[in-house]
Parts: sequence; C-alpha cells; structure tokens
Amino acid sequence: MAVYTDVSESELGAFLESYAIGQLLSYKGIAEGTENSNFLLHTSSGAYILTLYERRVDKNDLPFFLGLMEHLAKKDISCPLPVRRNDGEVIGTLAGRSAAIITFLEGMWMRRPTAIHCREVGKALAGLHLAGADFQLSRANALDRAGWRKLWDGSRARADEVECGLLTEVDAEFADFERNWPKDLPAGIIHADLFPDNVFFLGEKLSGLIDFYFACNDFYAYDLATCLNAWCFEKDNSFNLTKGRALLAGYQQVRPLTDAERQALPMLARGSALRFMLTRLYDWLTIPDGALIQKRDPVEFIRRMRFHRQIGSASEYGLV
Ligand SMILES: Nc1ncnc2c1ncn2[C@@H]1O[C@H](COP(=O)(O)OP(=O)(O)O)[C@@H](O)[C@H]1O
Ligand SMILES: N[C@@H](CCOP(=O)(O)O)C(=O)O
Repeated sequence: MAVYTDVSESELGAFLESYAIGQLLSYKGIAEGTENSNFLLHTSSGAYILTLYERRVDKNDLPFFLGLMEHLAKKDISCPLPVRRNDGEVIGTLAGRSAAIITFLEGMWMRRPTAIHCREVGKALAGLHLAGADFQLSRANALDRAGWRKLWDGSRARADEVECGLLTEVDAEFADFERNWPKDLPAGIIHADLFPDNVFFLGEKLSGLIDFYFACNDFYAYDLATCLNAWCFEKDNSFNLTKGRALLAGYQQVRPLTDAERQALPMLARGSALRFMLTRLYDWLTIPDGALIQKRDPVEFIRRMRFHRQIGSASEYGLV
C-alpha cells in the first residue's frame, strides 16, 4: 500500500491550476510502491503520475531526481518526464508534501521475468549509465558503506531474532568490506534500485524504467551487481545462470566491463546483497505489523550474500 497522504479533489484541482495539462477527469491512489504516495491522474490531455514525497526522500534531493529523469528522457531513455508547472518549476507543494507530476509510462512489471527480460534490463542499465555520464548534478550514495553501518547499528542487537548467527556473520562482512571494497572503478550516475517492480515491459519489449529515488553517483558495476541480485535469483533463492548470462551479455552489448569491474563483481554483489538485507532488516525490526509500509523479507538477501561469498570469479555468474 503506498498512499500515505490523502488528497481531496478540491486540493488537487487547485494544485493543477499551476499546470497546463488540461481538466482533471479522474484520479486514484496507486497501491503499489513503498516510499511515496502515488496517484494516477487522468486529465483532458492524457494520463500522469502524481507523487507526494514521503518519509525517506530528502526534499533537497528532488532537483537531482527530477532533473535526472528529464536528462535521461531527453536522451531517449524510456523513463518518466517530469511535467513543468506554468512557472517553469517541477516541484510544488500539495497536502503539506513536496509533490511533482510525471508522465505515465505504458507497460507492466514482470512478476516472473525470463532470461529475455534480463537481457533487456542489462541493455537498458548500460544505456542509462552512458546517458547519465554528462548529467550535471551529482548525489552521493546515502546507502554507501557508512549508510549500511548506520542501518546495522540500528538493527545489530536484534539481528539474531531474524536468523541465528546473523550478528557475527554481518560483523565479519563489514570487516572484510573495510579491507577489500574496490576503489577506483568506473563510476557515474546509477539507478541503485532497478528491481523488477521498477521496470515496465510490453510483452518482451522493455517499455520504461521508473523510481529514480535512490539514484546517485557510485560504481556502474555496483548497479549491475544489484540487478544480478534483483533479477537472477529464483523464489527458492537459487541463482539462475541462464538469467545471469543474459543480463551480463545484455549489459556488455552496450557497455563492456573493464577487467577491474569483472574482478570486483563478486565483492560488489555481496555488498549489494548486504545493502538490501539491511534496509529490509531495519524495516522488519522497526515497523509495526499492520502498518501501511510493505515489509520485505531480509532472509532472501542473507541467502544471496552467502551465495556470493562462495563465488570464485564472475564467470560463475555467466560473464564471458
Ligand atoms: N511514470 C509511471 N508510469 C506508470 N506507472 C507509474 C509511473 N510511476 C509510478 N507508477 C506506478 O506507481 C507505482 C509506485 O511507483 P514507485 O515510483 O515505484 O513508488 P515508490 O518510490 O513509492 O516505491 C509503480 O509500481 C507503478 O504502478
Ligand atoms: N527494492 C527494494 C525496496 C524498494 O522498493 P521500491 O518499491 O521503491 O522499488 C527491496 O527489494 O528491498
């Protein structure tokens, strides 16, 4: 469920007077999503998404997120285009929240992605990396190792409630990352959350990328490692080599990996698995049952961390 803030018809009508998108015909809250309140709007000029930014989005980051979407859309990356208000701004205020309107993308996300979808995602991710290279703004990754540490400090004492031995295991991961986390890999704008629910398809054709609210500057290969975690594991947490091979081949078709990136991939995949495990663990332990926020299972990402730890080289992911 992701409508944390209600919007009345009169408030919305007044808000829309600042835009040239025609008359409001209908609007409804969108149940999917985690972080923000989203509404589907139909106006006399078409369909749009209205987003009210909630708890985890820092208002100061909005020019980066919305500017990035605008930059990528202009470079033919299929992503939402923020709609400018009559005063030229893209960010307004509605129901006490920062709010923006973006264009609606056709398509649906794949509940059961195949290797064909994985290849398309690999290509799109590499395209995004190339297209973002000349974006003028930058944003540090708030969920870098220092950010992971803060989440861990908030969950560590209760970690063994979720999985016996997790406290010792994750402490050891942090110590290893302290010594061995890669330096100086090719870096730039990354999506940082390109999970299946953020990629739309029309059949087997990728129709759009959404949800740029974790985007930041970091290693490109870290973004690819996140896609391996998000797209190439099955429900039973086993790695699907065919999907891994397809994702990596799709990526390299557009942006070949350097030797250093290839070598770093298992470590980056472990780090990425830890990052998603930690946000999930934190929410699991701190959000009361029955709250509006959807809690996701941290155990899936404990399994991925363990899988990556026993990987000897990136060829085991299907990298050629
Ligand atoms: N531009 C868009 N076009 C079509 N649907 C969208 C668009 N943006 C968001 N949505 C819908 O809203 C849902 C939540 O959006 P998302 O950005 O993932 O929210 P959150 O940041 O809260 O997780 C998506 O799953 C999708 O159904
Ligand atoms: N992809 C993350 C959660 C973020 O959710 P989203 O709805 O903003 O994509 C996870 O799986 O933990």
